[in-house]
Amino acid sequence: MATTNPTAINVNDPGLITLVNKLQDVFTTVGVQNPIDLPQIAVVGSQSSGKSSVLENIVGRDFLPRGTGIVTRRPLILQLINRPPANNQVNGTKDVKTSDAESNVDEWGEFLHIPGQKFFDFNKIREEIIRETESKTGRNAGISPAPINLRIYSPNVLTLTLVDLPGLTKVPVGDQPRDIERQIRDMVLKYISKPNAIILAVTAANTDLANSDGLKLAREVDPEGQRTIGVLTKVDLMDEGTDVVDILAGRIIPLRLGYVPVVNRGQRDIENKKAISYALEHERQFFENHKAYRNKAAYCGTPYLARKLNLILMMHIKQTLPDIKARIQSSLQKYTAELAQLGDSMLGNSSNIVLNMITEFTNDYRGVLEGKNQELTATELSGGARISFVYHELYANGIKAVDPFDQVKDNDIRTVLVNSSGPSPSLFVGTAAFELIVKKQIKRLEEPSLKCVSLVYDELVRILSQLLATPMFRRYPALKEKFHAVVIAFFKKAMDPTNKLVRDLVAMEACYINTGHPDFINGSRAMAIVHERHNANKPVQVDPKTGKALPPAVPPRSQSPSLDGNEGSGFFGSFFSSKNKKKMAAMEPPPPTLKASGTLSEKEVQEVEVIKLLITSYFNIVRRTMIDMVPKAIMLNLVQWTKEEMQRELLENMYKTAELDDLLKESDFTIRRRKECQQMVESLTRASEIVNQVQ
Ligand SMILES: Nc1nc2c(ncn2[C@@H]2O[C@H](COP(=O)(O)OP(=O)(O)OP(=O)(O)O)[C@@H](O)[C@H]2O)c(=O)[nH]1
Repeated sequence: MATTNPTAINVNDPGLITLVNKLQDVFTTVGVQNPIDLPQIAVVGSQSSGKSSVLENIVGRDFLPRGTGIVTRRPLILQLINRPPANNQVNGTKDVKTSDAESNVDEWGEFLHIPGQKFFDFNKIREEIIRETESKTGRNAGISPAPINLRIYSPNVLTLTLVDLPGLTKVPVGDQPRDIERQIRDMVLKYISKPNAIILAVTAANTDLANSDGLKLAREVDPEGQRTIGVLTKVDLMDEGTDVVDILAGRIIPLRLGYVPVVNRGQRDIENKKAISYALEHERQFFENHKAYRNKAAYCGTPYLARKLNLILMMHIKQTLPDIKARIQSSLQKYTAELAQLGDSMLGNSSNIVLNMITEFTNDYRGVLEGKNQELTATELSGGARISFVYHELYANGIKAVDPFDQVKDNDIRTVLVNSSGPSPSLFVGTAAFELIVKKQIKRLEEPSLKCVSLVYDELVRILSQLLATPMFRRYPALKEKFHAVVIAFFKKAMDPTNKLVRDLVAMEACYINTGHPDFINGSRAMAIVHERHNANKPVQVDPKTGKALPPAVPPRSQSPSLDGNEGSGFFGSFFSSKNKKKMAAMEPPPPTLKASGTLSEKEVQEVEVIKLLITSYFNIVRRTMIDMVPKAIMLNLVQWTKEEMQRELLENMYKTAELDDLLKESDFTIRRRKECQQMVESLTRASEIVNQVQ
């Protein structure tokens, strides 16, 4: 038979459906989700419209649970597989005739949840369906979307895959959940909305077609009626003189695939245990003898429906086959690649693996820092580029944001000036005051500089985590942990000399103020600028960025102070203000803290401005130096150092033979995933062989 010959399945052969069933087989046994969505025929309709009866007639056997109320409570995926009688083929003996009630060696069912067990007794199949339904839904009328998979092998069926779904209901009965209607609807929709599902919409002919729940739901997902077949049951129960001829002709609700009228056994036939063979015969006679259907009897009844379904399914598969092939191929590629990435379970000796991983890690670390990493993305900066960002954006701006004058006010400068001149009033601007202030401000640069070191450290840790996120490290979690611990310890070790160097850089700047720096605006030049401004009666504005004097933009802030030492002016002016007159008279000792206050004299104003000009100019030089030098220090003692010494450090700390085997224990994930991938590759390879049989 063509269906059993593996080398030649033609698209015009019903073997195509066998092929789909084989594919389904391949994937269901794998136990992982099926990557290929195969076409199925889903049966929908209101409760008691006759869905189960239609299915049983198609199968030709009684095997579905019957009763009142909602009987189908879980989806039943029914695979019918046409299989020639074994004794006919093997022994050439005559077919053993059996009645419906008896078991037949050539007809049996198998449940996916009880693999390997053949059910020859169809009553037992019914019992198992009931038992399995109740195991998920309980005895009450609850429903469950978990499907039951049943396969029926028989010489008397056409190869088809059908899904029996719970009947659409409106009113909950007994202790059914209140939202039973929605639950069933959702479940049914799940099956019929797939674009490759064929919808068998069952409607009792003695009810109004326009009110058919099955058709209504089918129309929601297939508004054009492209993949819906109408089945009209209970044609025998129609009122005398009425028939379904208008429906069949597509004059009521047209469907591209048309309608098939059927006659199933009535309730009484079932109770009287009338055989299905009797029902099919009864159905045939009904259509052949009915005056409305007589001339189209060939297009009526269950056998015609089965053939039509088979044909539709076949056409459907034929259409979707190229897509199925492509999907199998791409899944196969995906899983093969993943399998390769997971590696063999038996790799070379452990010291080689660790050695290779150390070398690879070191190269990658270097690569990331140097921007040579292959997996560079265009979406974000990585490795070295991020460190560069830390230097040139974060650090540079952090340093620029340190403003000496947010802490040093004019009055403070004045105090220092007075102090540094000692007990005798100063004659000219004291460099001592300038140095004192500028040194203090330079020390403030230590904090952002050390912060820069720690930001770069964070970046290195980030790179480390990226490098440890590879499948190779996922495979060996102990090795990954060890790498992590060794590298972090290494980074931390490198932090001490780095921090020290950076601290020293700041200390160097604070230690010696090089007033001979070529970029420094020297004292006489500063004084000249200030004098010039003051002569023009304008205060000097200093550009905080360049330290250069700016043309004045605002009117003078302070009035020119008087020089005659009036009360309230001069350095001690405010202290000896009126409220302190008593103290003045008493000549009490000065208070514990004494600050400069009061209005500044012209000379003082100029002195303060000169000092500020000098501070700004010098501080800018130092800032530039730090922005230049601190990254170099960090590169030297942290980045470059770890880059160059990484391999040695790793070898020293990891390459200990005693530990190697423990480090190379594969993760459970790797072991499990490898198995899954192997199964998938196996199944997909089989699937690919199966679909490739189709010319
Ligand atoms: N006379 C007659 N009775 C039918 C026909 N089809 C179904 N019935 C009867 O209608 C009743 C319901 O049929 P089922 O096949 O159980 O209906 P169902 O849609 O599967 O029901 P649920 O699974 O509960 O939704 C049964 O008593 C059948 O005997 C038919 O074509 N003619």
